[in-house]
This record gives sequence, C-alpha cells and structure tokens, in this order.
Amino acid sequence: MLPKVDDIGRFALFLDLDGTVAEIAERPEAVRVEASTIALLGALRRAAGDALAVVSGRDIAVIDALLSPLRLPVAGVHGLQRRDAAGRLHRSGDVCADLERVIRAIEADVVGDAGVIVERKTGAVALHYRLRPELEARCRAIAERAVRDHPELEVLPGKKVFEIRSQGGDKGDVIEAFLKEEPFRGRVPIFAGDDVTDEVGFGVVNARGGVSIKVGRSATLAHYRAADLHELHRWLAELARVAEAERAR
Ligand SMILES: O=P(O)(O)OC[C@H]1O[C@H](O[C@H]2O[C@H](CO)[C@@H](O)[C@H](O)[C@H]2O)[C@H](O)[C@@H](O)[C@@H]1O
Repeated sequence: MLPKVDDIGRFALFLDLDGTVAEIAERPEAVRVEASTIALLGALRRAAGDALAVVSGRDIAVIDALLSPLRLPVAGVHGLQRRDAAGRLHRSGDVCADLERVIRAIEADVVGDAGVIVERKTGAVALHYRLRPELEARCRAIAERAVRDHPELEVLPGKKVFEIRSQGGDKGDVIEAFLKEEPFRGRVPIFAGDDVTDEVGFGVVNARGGVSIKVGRSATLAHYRAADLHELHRWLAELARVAEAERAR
C-alpha cells in the first residue's frame, strides 16, 4: 500500500537503481533503463523542483550511462561516492591500498565457478552468484576470507551478491548529506528501495517523518510497500501527473 501524496513540491525524492528504477537482470551489465522510465524520472525531477537523486550501489559513471541523457544528483557504491546538485563530487572512506590484490585473489578463487561474476567498482568489488544460487555459501566464505585481514573493508550482502567495500558512508549518510543542501534542504524525504543496503536509508527517512517504501516482500523498516517495481512506477507516474496538472491550472 502506497500513501497519497498530492504536493510533491514539498518532498525530496530518493530512488535506488537496481530493482527500483531498473528491473533486476541476470547479469549486472545486462541492465537497461526503459526510455519510459527515463521520461518518468525527468517528469519527477520537474515536479519535485529538481529535488530528485538516485542512491545506488553502482559506480556513478555507470548510473550516468544507464540514465543518459539525464544527469541527476547521485550517490554511488552504497554511499562511498556522491555528486551533489551543483555537480561537486564527494567521497567517503579510505581506499584500501590492497584492494587490487584482494580482487585478484577473489578472481582466482572463482576461476572454476562458471557463472559467478566479479564486478569491479571504485573502492569495491561485487561477487554475484545469481546464475549459480547453489554457490551462495561458497561466495559468502570467499567474501569473508577476503576482508579477514583488512579491517578497512566490509562485506555487504545483497540480492544474490556479496559486495566487498571500503568502510565509509552508507545510503543513510548520503540522504542526510543531500538534505542539508539545495534543492533538497527543508523538504520531506521519500526513499524507495528494494534491497538490504536500502534499510539504513529507510531508517534516516523514518526518523525525519518521511515516506520510506520497500519494493518487494522481504522484511523491512520501511513504512510502505510496493509489490514490485511496476506498482512503484505507477505511483510515481501519478505523482508527476498531479504535479503537471497543478502547473497547468
Ligand atoms: O543499490 P542498487 O542500485 O540497488 O545497486 C545494488 C547492486 O545492484 C547490482 O546488482 C544487482 O542487480 C543486478 C542486475 O539486475 C543483478 O544481476 C544482481 O544479482 C543484483 O545484486 C549491481 O551489479 C551492484 O553493483 C549494485 O551494488
């Protein structure tokens, strides 16, 4: 059930990417954002007076490519990177000097595991087992071994993935940071996401009396739920439509 929101101009909108803006695909590089979804994001940005940001686990460069020609305020790698509305880049966390060695060790570990995908990111690496779900325990063990001697690294579980990342800001921190700046400042946050790394974002949004929306069925701190991405997109389209109608009056 999603709430009635008539006046999106009071709100700041934060959207997760994979599973929320874009459908989950079998491989990270297979993801595409529908042209209709890009048009929807453009309409929402206008409706929200530019207070729309994407908050994702992906690298900012990948998010920009997926959302092209839009170039939105964005946070990447679950909060390690952020580009504010003025285009300034912010980074958090210390880059692990040993990360390349850690990634090579992971690649060597999975060389015989066809279908397991190692996705390199800035300050992080994701070990995907969506194509080999029976290898979950093995991938978890590989990820945990990779961080054992590196207190500056952490393992973030996600949807059929274990991510190894430099410790640093999370999705809650970047939502807080956006809300201190124009055009987000003074607005009530709405945040929609589908994965466990979105939960810290829901916590921040709930504490500010905002609208937290879980996409999907699993346990969550979010106050509202959309059954799937399509229900969320219909709700977002209605927000944009109402704002457009208001403007035309
Ligand atoms: O925070 P998000 O925008 O949701 O990004 C989280 C991770 O999403 C991607 O992996 C997930 O989506 C893939 C494509 O649909 C899917 O194959 C995989 O199983 C999912 O875990 C992305 O590849 C990661 O880098 C993001 O951190």
